[in-house]
Amino acid sequence: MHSKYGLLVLNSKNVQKLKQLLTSAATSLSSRLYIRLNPDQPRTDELVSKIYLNSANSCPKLDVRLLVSDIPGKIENYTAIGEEKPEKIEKIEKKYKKVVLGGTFDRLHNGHKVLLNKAAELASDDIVIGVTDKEMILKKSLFEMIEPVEFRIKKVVEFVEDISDGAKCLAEPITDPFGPSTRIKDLEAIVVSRETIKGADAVNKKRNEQGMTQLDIIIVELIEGSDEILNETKISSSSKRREDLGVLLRPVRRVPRETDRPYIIGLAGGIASGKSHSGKYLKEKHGFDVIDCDKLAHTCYEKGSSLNRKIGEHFGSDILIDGIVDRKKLGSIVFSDKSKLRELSELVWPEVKSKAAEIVEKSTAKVVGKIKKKNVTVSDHFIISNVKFITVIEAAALIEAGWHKSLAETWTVFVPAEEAVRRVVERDNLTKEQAIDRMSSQITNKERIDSSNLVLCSLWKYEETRAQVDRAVNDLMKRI
Ligand SMILES: CC(C)(COP(=O)(O)OP(=O)(O)OC[C@H]1O[C@@H](n2cnc3c(N)ncnc32)[C@H](O)[C@@H]1O)[C@@H](O)C(=O)NCCC(=O)NCCS
Ligand SMILES: Nc1ncnc2c1ncn2[C@@H]1O[C@H](COP(=O)(O)OP(=O)(O)OP(=O)(O)O)[C@@H](O)[C@H]1O
Repeated sequence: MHSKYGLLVLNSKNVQKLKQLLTSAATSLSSRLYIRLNPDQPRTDELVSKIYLNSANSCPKLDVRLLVSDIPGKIENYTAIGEEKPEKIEKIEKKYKKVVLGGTFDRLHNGHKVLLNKAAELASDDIVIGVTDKEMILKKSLFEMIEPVEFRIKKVVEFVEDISDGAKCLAEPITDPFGPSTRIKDLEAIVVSRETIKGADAVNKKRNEQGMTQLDIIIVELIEGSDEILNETKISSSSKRREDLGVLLRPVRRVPRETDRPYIIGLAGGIASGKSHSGKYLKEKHGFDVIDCDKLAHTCYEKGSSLNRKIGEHFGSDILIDGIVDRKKLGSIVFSDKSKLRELSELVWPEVKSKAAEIVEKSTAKVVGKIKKKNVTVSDHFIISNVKFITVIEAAALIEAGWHKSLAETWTVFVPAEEAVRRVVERDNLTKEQAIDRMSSQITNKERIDSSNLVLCSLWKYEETRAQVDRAVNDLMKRI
């Protein structure tokens, strides 16, 4: 049985076996490993870096926390990792009262922890932290997946106060590179890594201009990591976000479903995001039923359909040629006016939705028929010859239309807006301005992602998109 928490006490002897001890922690713990140094083991910067680097490799799933203080009293049940027992330690002499640092701290990782550990080691009273938000995060890769700022602040404060011995952690959102560092006069030092020294210099320059004291600049080394796709050589939040593609990010909804109904997944995505590619792959490789709502919408415009009539009534009869909607003319009206697009959507979505429901009904009836013929029982998740019956509703505007609210789960495919514009220009022969117009008539990637359970990104090679889909399907099969 795994215990949640563990404690590893390091001294000058067992520190040689650090990797082995961390590997053993990985097999016996499920959540968090506290590490505490005994008095005969000095706390050097090299050791702190080594602990976090080795943890990232040997026990990547554990939240490793090197303590500056003694073991947090609030946690009672630890599993001891290794043989060493904690010996009494003297309180560390703190060099400063107030220390500042900044960062985005998305998916708090071991590189961040080195920086936070340093601040906790140096400050006796306040550890002031600026956590980037809004325009500060927009240029980061996969920024749409960055955790909400309130969540990042909560995580950072919880971590710092857990490892420190009494210092307060005061964190706030920042929308420029200075934040509280140029507002609070009696700060004494700033902690940065090798890559953010320039930021600390800029802080000191501004403090100087404002007649404030200069901050000591404390530098920590970067913790290495490797990500060939993003070309990263350090542990980074961008890589963590990339690793989260194809992984369930939010719990799925419990939708009441009869045993002979398929499990339905919504597949959303903006223009040229790679939806159809992923839909096709889900169908061909994984055998899912995929309903392409874009194609369905086209069939709603067939001669004699009720949609032609409704659009004619709403937008005026000169939008019709021989009773059929002139889609080019309609496009020129709705793509330059968001409220007109919304009005059109209100007419089209119910039609598409009922056609999609009809298809689900028909294919369900077909599968049930097959099952009955073979005299096989219908199992909980509608498994036919070991294939789970899953239907994907692929629709660009799935979330705008609110359909995701009635589905068990929604997946979103996205590419950064600039790449989508580039693809539309290339594929649809539109000008850049027209492509931007089409894009801005839809909700943003961020809005879509915030309403989804799982995210796919088609920015890199096709194999990479497919690997994300495979990961998503593997987990789905275990989950349902
Ligand atoms: C503008 C800032 C705050 C933006 O932070 P950034 O987006 O880079 O944050 P991120 O979450 O990626 O990293 C936070 C900090 O951890 C460091 N870090 C990130 N990865 C690693 C790693 N693998 N190893 C060691 N340190 C790491 C970063 O260098 C940074 O110092 C920052 O880069 C900066 O310039 N800092 C110096 C000035 C400052 O602190 N300003 C705000 C004061 S309130
Ligand atoms: N790695 C990739 N994965 C998926 N599509 C990619 C990738 N790289 C480039 N593309 C291209 O992106 C374009 C859009 O893909 P696709 O047609 O699947 O998107 P879509 O979201 O269905 O678009 P729309 O809704 O606008 O029809 C295609 O031209 C496709 O070739």
